[in-house]
Amino acid sequence: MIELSDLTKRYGAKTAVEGLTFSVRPGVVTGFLGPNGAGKSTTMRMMLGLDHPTDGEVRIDGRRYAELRDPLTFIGALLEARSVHPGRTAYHHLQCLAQSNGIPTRRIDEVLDLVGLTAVARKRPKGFSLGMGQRLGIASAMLGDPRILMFDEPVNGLDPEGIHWIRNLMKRLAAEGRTVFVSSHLMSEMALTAEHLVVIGRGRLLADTSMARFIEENARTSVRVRSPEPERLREALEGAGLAPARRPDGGFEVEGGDTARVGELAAEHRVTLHELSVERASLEEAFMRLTHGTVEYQAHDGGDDELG
Ligand SMILES: Nc1ncnc2c1ncn2[C@@H]1O[C@H](COP(=O)(O)OP(=O)(O)OP(=O)(O)O)[C@@H](O)[C@H]1O
Repeated sequence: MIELSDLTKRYGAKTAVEGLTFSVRPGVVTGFLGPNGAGKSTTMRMMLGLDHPTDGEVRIDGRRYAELRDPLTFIGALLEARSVHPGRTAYHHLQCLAQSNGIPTRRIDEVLDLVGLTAVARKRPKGFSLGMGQRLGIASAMLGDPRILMFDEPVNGLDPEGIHWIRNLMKRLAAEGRTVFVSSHLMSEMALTAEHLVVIGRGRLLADTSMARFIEENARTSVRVRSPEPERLREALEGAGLAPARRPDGGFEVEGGDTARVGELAAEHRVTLHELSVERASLEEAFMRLTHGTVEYQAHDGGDDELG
């Protein structure tokens, strides 16, 4: 468990993180979202003791990072900016980490096997592909077999196979009862990976809720319905106070309706249906709606009246 209380970070006049209070719980993958510059990296760095809070604190399984003996055995992290000594092989890199954290060397072979790098263990990472580099970063994070894992943009630049592998790894780690905290800008990927979400904007907490509830509360879900008798269907729906909108495929989209109500109305009016389904809003849509006012660097599409 990671607990943040009233966490604040100022850089001179700039407040990067302000009064953040939330907990990251074990057993589920928790996604960490926010527009560029929202304060995600700053927050993660403070969680790992790499930056000092101006105010407030972070507790890792009840303790401050500085109080952890052999921190890699409590919390492992894959950060965006990886640093691997250019002269060391993958094995040597892991060996140095293991030695400085009281981790037995047999664990090195285990994590190399886990991430699929056994064959290149004696090679220098500078020749590694992006995906191999990510795997080495994950091996480092897993070395101490920690109960808490943190991943900052883990799938950036990876091919579909690599993305799939990391997604399943994170889910498996959470299913083992570990705490898994992951940031990503890829909404579709996050929707497939995280069960819980923490969203920040301009350094402040905007949401701390389940993925399902976040989408439900921040985006509209509608019903998609199609019939060979569209006009009779339209009348039935409008007669009940619903506002069906025509879709290009000849069907209707009914905002604010639910499938049970639409199905029952069709049955009452003896209208045949060829399709009746829920059109779920996407995480991206929900995220955009929630964070719209907090985006720090916003491009304008030229269609609004800012010059007027
Ligand atoms: N060392 C620093 N000195 C001054 N300002 C900083 C420093 N580090 C971060 N900031 C500012 O703090 C804010 C939060 O930055 P941070 O990198 O944590 O955001 P982020 O959510 O990780 O962004 P992104 O999604 O773009 O990576 C930004 O406005 C940034 O410019």
